[in-house]
Amino acid sequence: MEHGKFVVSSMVKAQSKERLAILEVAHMMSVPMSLVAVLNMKVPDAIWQGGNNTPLSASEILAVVRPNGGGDAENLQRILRLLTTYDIFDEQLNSKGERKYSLSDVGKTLIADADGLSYAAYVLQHHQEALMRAWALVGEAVEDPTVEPFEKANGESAVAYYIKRADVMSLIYSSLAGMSVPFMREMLENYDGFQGVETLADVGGNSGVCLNMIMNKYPNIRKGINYDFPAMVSSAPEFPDITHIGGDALQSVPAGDAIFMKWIFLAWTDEECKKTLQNCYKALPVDGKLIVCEPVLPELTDESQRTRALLGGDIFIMTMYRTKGKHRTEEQFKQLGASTGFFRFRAFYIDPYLAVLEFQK
Ligand SMILES: C[S@@+](CC[C@H](N)C(=O)[O-])C[C@H]1O[C@@H](n2cnc3c(N)ncnc32)[C@H](O)[C@@H]1O
Repeated sequence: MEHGKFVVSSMVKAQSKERLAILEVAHMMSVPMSLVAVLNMKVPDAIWQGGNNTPLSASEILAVVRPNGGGDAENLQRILRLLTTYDIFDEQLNSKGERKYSLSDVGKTLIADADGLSYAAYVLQHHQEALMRAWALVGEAVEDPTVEPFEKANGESAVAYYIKRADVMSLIYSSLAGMSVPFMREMLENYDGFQGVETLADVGGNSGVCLNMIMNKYPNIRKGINYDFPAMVSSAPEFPDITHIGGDALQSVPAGDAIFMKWIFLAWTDEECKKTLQNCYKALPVDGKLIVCEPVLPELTDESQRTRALLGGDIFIMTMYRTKGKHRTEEQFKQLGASTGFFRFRAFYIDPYLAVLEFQK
């Protein structure tokens, strides 16, 4: 009898843990939408105040972001409490029950650095209205992968939608640079594969900001070619020794001693990856090197933050850009390279999100 009771109560405990886990997932949408709300209200900047990061109550934050009054402090506090559980804010609770919030180390990624860059634009870009319409249609990528959920929701592809809107394009530039620049700093500290290169082409280089960083670190690169769709390079900023060239990597890529491609294969099908790899092979000299930076999925599906971040990004790609574009494993990249003549392949895990993959002829 006692034994039976024990079995029943441990089963109930196990089930309540599972019910709690499913409730956390069911309420997950509250997290990114609350983050978007605080970013739109400029709450992180109000707390940061040039580096002070002094803990503030919700009403003190409102006094900064709404200097003419207004806003519901209790509701703001509810949002701050939730985001504290996801380590965006640190909370101090005093003996009178008052709560104050400062930015955690994760929250600090939302504050603009000396170059005006942060992850805030990345978060905001991912939750624009047009993208939110597409999220309701994720399952469509399974039912009918011929048209992207974004296109089903908005009547045109994400890129066609973006390039018509100057405000969206500027958010995209900030979002890409905000994500790319910290990675590039880390990569350039730890990877020396650009030594000896004189002409470097960045295929899918967008604004050219990554190529400019590489060339600042490696003066041996005397000529840089930033290659992207004409609409992307037409408003790109000028950088010393960098020529912007508009084109389509699926048709051809510019020649160089080495080619750099960051964060672009994920939007292509396997066939398109092969086509571009063949174009790179043709554009590179004997022993030429293609240096790729991409999210690389682990083989095993575990519950780590890294795997979750990578698989979350994979579903984003499937929903917004290409149903058959995808995040790939190291082995999948290696096979794609071998199928196009790049028999030498090395992977460097310098950063937890983007790996550096070297394909050599
Ligand atoms: C996610 S962004 C990455 C930009 C940049 N490499 C970085 O890491 O910040 C992908 C870029 O690839 C470009 N792109 C996509 N397909 C392309 C193609 N077929 N030819 C040239 N550029 C392309 C896009 O316009 C975009 O600028």
